[in-house]
Amino acid sequence: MSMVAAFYSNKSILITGATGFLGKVLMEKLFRTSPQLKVIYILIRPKAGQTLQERVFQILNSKLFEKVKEICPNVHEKIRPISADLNQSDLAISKEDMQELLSGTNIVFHCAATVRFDAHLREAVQLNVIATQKLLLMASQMSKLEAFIHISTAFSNCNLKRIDEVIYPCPVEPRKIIDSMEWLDDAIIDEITPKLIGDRPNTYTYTKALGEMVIHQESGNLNVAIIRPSIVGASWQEPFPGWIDNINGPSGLIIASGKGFLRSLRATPMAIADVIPVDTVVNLTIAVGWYTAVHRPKSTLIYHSTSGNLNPCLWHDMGLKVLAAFEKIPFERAFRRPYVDFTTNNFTTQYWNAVSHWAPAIIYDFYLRLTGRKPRMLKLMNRLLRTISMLEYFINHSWEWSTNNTEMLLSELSPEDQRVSMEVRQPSHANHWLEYIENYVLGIKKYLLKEDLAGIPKAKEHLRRLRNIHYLFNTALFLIVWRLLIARSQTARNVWFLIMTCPLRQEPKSPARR
Ligand SMILES: CCCCCCCCCCCCCCCCCCCCCCCCCC(=O)SCCNC(=O)CCNC(=O)[C@H](O)C(C)(C)COP(=O)(O)OP(=O)(O)OC[C@H]1O[C@@H](n2cnc3c(N)ncnc32)[C@H](O)[C@@H]1OP(=O)(O)O
Ligand SMILES: NC(=O)C1=CN([C@@H]2O[C@H](COP(=O)(O)OP(=O)(O)OC[C@H]3O[C@@H](n4cnc5c(N)ncnc54)[C@H](OP(=O)(O)O)[C@@H]3O)[C@@H](O)[C@H]2O)C=CC1
Repeated sequence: MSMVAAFYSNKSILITGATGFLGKVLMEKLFRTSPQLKVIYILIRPKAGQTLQERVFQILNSKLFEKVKEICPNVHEKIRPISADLNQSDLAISKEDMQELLSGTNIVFHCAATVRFDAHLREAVQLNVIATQKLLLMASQMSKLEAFIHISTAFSNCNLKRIDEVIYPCPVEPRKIIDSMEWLDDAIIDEITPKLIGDRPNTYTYTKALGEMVIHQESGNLNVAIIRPSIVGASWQEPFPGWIDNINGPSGLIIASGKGFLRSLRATPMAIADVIPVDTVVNLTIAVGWYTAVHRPKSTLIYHSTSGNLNPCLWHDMGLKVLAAFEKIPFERAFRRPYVDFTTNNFTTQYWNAVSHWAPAIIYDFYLRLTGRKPRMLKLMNRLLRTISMLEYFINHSWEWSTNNTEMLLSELSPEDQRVSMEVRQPSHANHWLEYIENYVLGIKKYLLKEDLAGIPKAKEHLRRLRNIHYLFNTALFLIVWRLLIARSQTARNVWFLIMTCPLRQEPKSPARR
């Protein structure tokens, strides 16, 4: 067992956000590599009519946990779900549970957050700032606590171009924002939100920055570290390549382009696509937990988990790789053939939206109406365009993140731990991006769209049919326009005559004529 894995044996760990994308992969890796850990407490709320137990059962029965169940057959006994709601001011944890958490917890991983870009400021502050503050307070009463690891985002300071592993001051103190949320009504909050977030694109990045500030100001004597991942994508290697289970970040747009809905995207082709595999982030998080508890750094260390600094992949290259992957792994029942153009200004964006998004949607809805069905494509297209407008900021800017602390940590690891951490950094090397993207697309097909791989030949056949329809449509359109032109314009008639007589002029060369 590696040094880091051994550290977690017999530990009691508290994870918030364990039902989320990152939290689940973190929990899986901890159980798989440190099966002797004592217990993982997870703060979890009942949701969508499911009890806590049902939610845990669903996680353990997912494909993600297959390996864990072999290595640690009693894994279900080692998960202790604690009913909690981070939206409530007291976190809604019962007295008994609180007592258990305070007396038993050794390490806290705080992953829970609202990651929605359109969250109302009050909601985002509640989850990303106030809940963090409450958890810190709770942590300060934990008698056996060794480390508190907070997951932030590399975009918390996306208003800067170069971002170091430091906490940047916020113009308005988090405490003032928290206080004002108590007495301001929603209408006033809506009004002041743009002023507060300033040159950040949304409430998410703003409140994640406030959350970091709260950690900085209120962690007292706690042993705290902050991890800032960039755009978290499907797994690179662990527990298997291509694991993904939500549509955040690039995944939703990959689906939309693979299904042929997304045909153009306002993006800066030469901007860096700073995607980082979820298992890379998790390996760093686990190593940071170990380092923070064992080495007890004097100040709060911040670790960037980014890929662009090692070997950047540009959005242009990432886009081409995604398209290449669709050739091998097409999605079923595509609306149109996958093809996406990057546009770079407002005019071309609006033009291609009209031609490639709205027009086909209107025509298809018309067809649905004609065949007695309910139109739905325009609605879907409008939602997609709204989503794109929220993500656009991140595909039109580049950032430079320093990674000194992350590099320092890697050098502190044993050779065995280093090998694990280095291996998962490989997609950052140019020739591995294609392999990563192919597995990502495959993962989306299998785990998100739940499509059967046996259906790939049929999907390819469907795309061939769409290509033929596309050629047929274009030819028909050309002939109609041309016919109309010929009827009205002498120049068009002359050009037509020239084209038609061209082969005749070459006739003397033909054997038949000689
Ligand atoms: C030159 C030629 C080259 C050739 C090129 C060829 C190119 C060819 C290939 C092209 C592909 C290449 C990839 C490029 C990717 C770039 C991505 C950059 C991402 C950057 C992320 C930055 C991460 C920052 C990191 C962090 O730190 S944070 C973690 C990330 N956080 C998020 O990513 C939350 C976002 N989301 C929301 O904020 C909410 O989703 C909300 C959007 C408000 C909607 O909200 P709403 O509409 O109310 O409701 P929903 O229920 O959410 O969704 C309602 C409906 O929208 C849909 N939908 C939700 N989402 C997404 C989504 N993503 N993408 C798509 N659809 C989505 C959902 O399918 C549902 O459709 P339906 O099922 O109803 O039909
Ligand atoms: N995904 C990404 O690209 C990136 C993510 N991050 C950060 O990583 C962390 C994890 O993100 P990710 O896993 O992608 O996000 P998810 O949206 O997948 O997960 C969010 C988690 O928070 C929990 N949560 C939300 N609201 C509450 C609440 N009121 N009470 C209790 N739990 C709640 C969710 O629980 P429930 O299932 O009940 O909703 C879920 O477990 C976040 O801090 C995010 O900021 C940073 C950079 C990029």
